[in-house]
Amino acid sequence: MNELKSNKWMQLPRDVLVGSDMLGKVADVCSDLKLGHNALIVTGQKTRDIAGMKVAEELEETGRNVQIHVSGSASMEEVENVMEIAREMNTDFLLGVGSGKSIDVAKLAATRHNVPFLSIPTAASHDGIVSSRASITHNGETTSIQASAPMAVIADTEVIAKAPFRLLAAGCGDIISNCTAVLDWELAHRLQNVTFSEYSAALASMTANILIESADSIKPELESSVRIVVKALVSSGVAMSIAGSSRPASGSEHMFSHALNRIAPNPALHGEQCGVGTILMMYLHGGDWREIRDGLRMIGAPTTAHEMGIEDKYILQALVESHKIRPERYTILGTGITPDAAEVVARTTGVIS
Ligand SMILES: NC(=O)C1=CN([C@@H]2O[C@H](COP(=O)(O)OP(=O)(O)OC[C@H]3O[C@@H](n4cnc5c(N)ncnc54)[C@H](OP(=O)(O)O)[C@@H]3O)[C@@H](O)[C@H]2O)C=CC1
Ligand SMILES: O=C(CO)COP(=O)(O)O
Ligand SMILES: [Zn+2]
Repeated sequence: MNELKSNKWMQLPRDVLVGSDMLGKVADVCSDLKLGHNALIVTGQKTRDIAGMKVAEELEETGRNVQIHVSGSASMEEVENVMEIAREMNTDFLLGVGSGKSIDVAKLAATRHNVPFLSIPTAASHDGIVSSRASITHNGETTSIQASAPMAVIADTEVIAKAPFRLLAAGCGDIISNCTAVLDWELAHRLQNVTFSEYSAALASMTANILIESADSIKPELESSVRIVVKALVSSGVAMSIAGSSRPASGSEHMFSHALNRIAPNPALHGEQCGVGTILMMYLHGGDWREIRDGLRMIGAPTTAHEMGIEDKYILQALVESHKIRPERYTILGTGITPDAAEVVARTTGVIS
């Protein structure tokens, strides 16, 4: 399916597998989806050994021709490299096995090469593992590009539970950010009559609220915790598919995170920054920002600049510049907040001290 069509069509994964030893089910999924002979795996340097090789072995056992490409970054050059390999081997489908970077590269290359794509995350660090968006860097700018949704998502909870807990906690931050994303979307609908989906917004909010209520169940190395987070990420991905945009899961808090990525010399993880952004933006919305902070704290996700390893001055600069990130997406930031106001929100919420 090409990009134009996927913008207008609601795309959802057909098979979603969440549980122990799911890497062993890859071949069954391929046969269920009637996928062809040639498979191209995009994986990362660490995740190649954690899951990439195992997936390749599973596919080779079915007699398939498999190639592995180890990708170092989510750049347009990498997408083009992967498309080149896909053309040369006449690949029938792609698999993104690993973290956000590998999944995004495989997702966009598959969309452009017009073949199916399977998402096999080794960490539950954000909802890109399920969604039809790909974040790709080109000429120093990272943009979120519409792509095809994965045909299947295979989340092996045993593998994900062994990933650094920081990644799972970041995934929780990305889910909790639906709280302010939906408030921003409602505001834009009221003020600018932007297209709004009640179903998508309700699903996104409910997903975030359930996660906040389950915050005390999210613990390191527990497959039960991984299941809760992966299911919530799937729900967020479905909400975005219903909306046909990232609106239900990306508002002012994501603009803050995108601004930090541009400004801070050493940004934190996407979900960590979005979680802290949610505290700040909930304050601006006049909502219960303490509930957001306490939920993140209970999970073990960062709630301050210090915990993210980011200097206070970058938080303030990002707050003042966030509204420029995506000017067409109206949020509580409106035409921007002043440096004084940024200082008040960041200090009052304890994000900076
Ligand atoms: N498509 C979308 O909608 C979205 C996309 N993104 C994008 O995703 C990327 C961020 O993804 P994120 O996953 O947070 O971070 P990264 O892709 O940067 O991955 C973080 C690190 O974790 C490692 N890792 C992954 N799984 C394991 C594991 N099981 N054990 C040990 N290490 C592991 C990775 O290894 P390795 O080196 O092998 O990859 C990598 O070094 C960014 O490029 C961002 O722009 C973010 C949000 C939404
Ligand atoms: O990260 C996302 C949703 O959680 C995707 O949103 P963006 O459209 O801001 O990249
Ligand atoms: Zn996100």
